[in-house]
Amino acid sequence: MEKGTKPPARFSKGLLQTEELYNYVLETSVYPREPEPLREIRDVTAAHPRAMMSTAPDAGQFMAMLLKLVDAKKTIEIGVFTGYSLLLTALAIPQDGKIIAIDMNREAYDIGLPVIKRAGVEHKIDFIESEALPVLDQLLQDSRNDGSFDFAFVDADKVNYWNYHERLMKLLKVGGIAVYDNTLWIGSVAMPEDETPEILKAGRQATLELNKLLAGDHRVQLSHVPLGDGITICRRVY
Ligand SMILES: C[S@@+](CC[C@H](N)C(=O)[O-])C[C@H]1O[C@@H](n2cnc3c(N)ncnc32)[C@H](O)[C@@H]1O
Ligand SMILES: O=c1cc(-c2ccc(O)cc2)oc2c(O)c(O)ccc12
Repeated sequence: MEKGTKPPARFSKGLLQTEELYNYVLETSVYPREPEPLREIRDVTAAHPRAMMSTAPDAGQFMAMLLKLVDAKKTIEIGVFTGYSLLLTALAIPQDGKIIAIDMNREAYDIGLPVIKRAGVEHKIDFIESEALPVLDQLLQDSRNDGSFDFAFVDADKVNYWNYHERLMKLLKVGGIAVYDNTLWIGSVAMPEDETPEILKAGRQATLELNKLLAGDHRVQLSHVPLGDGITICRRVY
């Protein structure tokens, strides 16, 4: 591929061998079990010019499983957009569960909010319109937040993932889970630098560095899962 050209259509949300195989997984195992409000939020997001930023439904289904497995009650999300991952989290946690949801731009959240309200889970969400780092630093000012979160989902600016990770390692309880999205960055992590489309280069570099740092971080048990655009699950072990 020529340098700087548009990625071909095969760089879709899924990283499976073919688009057909990915669609097979979606049609067979994901869409039939997707809660109605999540389908609705996908529908209202579809017209957005950046709709491709939504969490992939197959990755979302896996996250809902993780949330249930750790019995998550207190969670944090960095990068909300229209709220697909936020809504799946809100649906998975109990009635008295809480999500601190951070996004520097509220505009997209307002598109998904009516669906979240109709689903009856808005009371679980504390949406904060802000850059994420200062919010995490503010949470860390209050020692009651140390080791208090069960689950974190990070799906925002790739260059700050390691900064988020350092803070989340203090906020998560031992046994708590952080999930990082886009850790294969549309397959670009395995492309030679000079064949990588210009548009992917900055994210590719940040993701390569993050993946190396996470692999060497013995505070966590790790699993790098090729679902959606790649998700890395980190369980705090001490
Ligand atoms: C990939 S989208 C999130 C998708 C979302 N998880 C979903 O399922 O629809 C990334 C979001 O991160 C937000 N964002 C980017 N940089 C940020 C930052 N430094 N602090 C907070 N939010 C940020 C953007 O405004 C955008 O809405
Ligand atoms: O195409 C994208 C872009 C992003 C993105 C870019 C810059 C930021 O500061 C935040 C997010 O995120 C994406 C994403 O999470 C995804 O699953 C698919 C595509 C993109």
